[in-house]
Amino acid sequence: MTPELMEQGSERLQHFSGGRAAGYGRVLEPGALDLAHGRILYLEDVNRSFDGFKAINGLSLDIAPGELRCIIGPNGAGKTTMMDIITGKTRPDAGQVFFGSTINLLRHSEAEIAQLGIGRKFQKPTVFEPLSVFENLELALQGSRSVPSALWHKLSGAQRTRLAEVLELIRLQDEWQRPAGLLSHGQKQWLEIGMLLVQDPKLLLLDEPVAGMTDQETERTAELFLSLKGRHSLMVVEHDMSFIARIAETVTVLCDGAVLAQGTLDQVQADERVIEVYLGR
Ligand SMILES: Nc1ncnc2c1ncn2[C@@H]1O[C@H](COP(=O)(O)OP(=O)(O)OP(=O)(O)O)[C@@H](O)[C@H]1O
Repeated sequence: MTPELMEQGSERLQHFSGGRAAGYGRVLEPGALDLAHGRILYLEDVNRSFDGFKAINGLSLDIAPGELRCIIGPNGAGKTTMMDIITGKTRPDAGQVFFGSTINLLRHSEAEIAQLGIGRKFQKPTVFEPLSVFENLELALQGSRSVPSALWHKLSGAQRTRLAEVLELIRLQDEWQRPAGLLSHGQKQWLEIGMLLVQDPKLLLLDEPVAGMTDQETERTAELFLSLKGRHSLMVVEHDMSFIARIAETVTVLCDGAVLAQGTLDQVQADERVIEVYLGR
């Protein structure tokens, strides 16, 4: 990394973390995330082909700690493939993918990447429908796949506090005893986000989180995401432009597997190339 990039990163870190300056000389705990360069996620010149078709084609992108980044782009632009690469589900043919400045994600398995603090929410909610809201959160907290063992496990005071905090954040505190199967579509989506939040991920990847939601649920989701940024970094892929307008700071437009444009929503909406390929005339 060049001195200019380090300086730029330090400024971004201060911006997104409310004034905390980067310290180049400090000692990191083993396994801790190094954010001194102001980047929690860093992709450089990433490529991935499927049967000769370049789904990701020279993709470079970075996200600052605490940032809420919106990703838009036409169908087939490579948004899902990019998330698959970040989370270790798909391996790139070439390029670099770093979490902080020292963790090379390409050396880690999908399970390890989740453990490192990258949580992903797929479009379709996958909550355990017969279990209550609370039990779903409890399961996620234990990180257990075995329902009986997780439910018999006694929660610590700190764990109970975290569950209560998350229930309030996702606005399901009055529904905690309800079977998840009886929740509305929007509430199921929030529960699934809550199941990620109990593990306190550093980076959250959210794929079309408001698809199928009512206007009121969409607004509540915008409030939720705005309240999460700062403590977490978020990467949100969405086609709903009014939702993007509600939450956006920086918007990245992907097309043909690479970044076509990046800037404020106004900037990208005024970009002729973006209008051509995505927003329409
Ligand atoms: N496993 C795969 N095998 C073959 N082609 C694939 C595979 N995964 C993705 N592709 C192709 O790569 C391109 C990018 O797909 P991707 O799903 O990443 O786009 P996207 O931007 O997420 O689109 P959408 O907005 O429709 O979800 C598409 O042309 C898709 O058909």
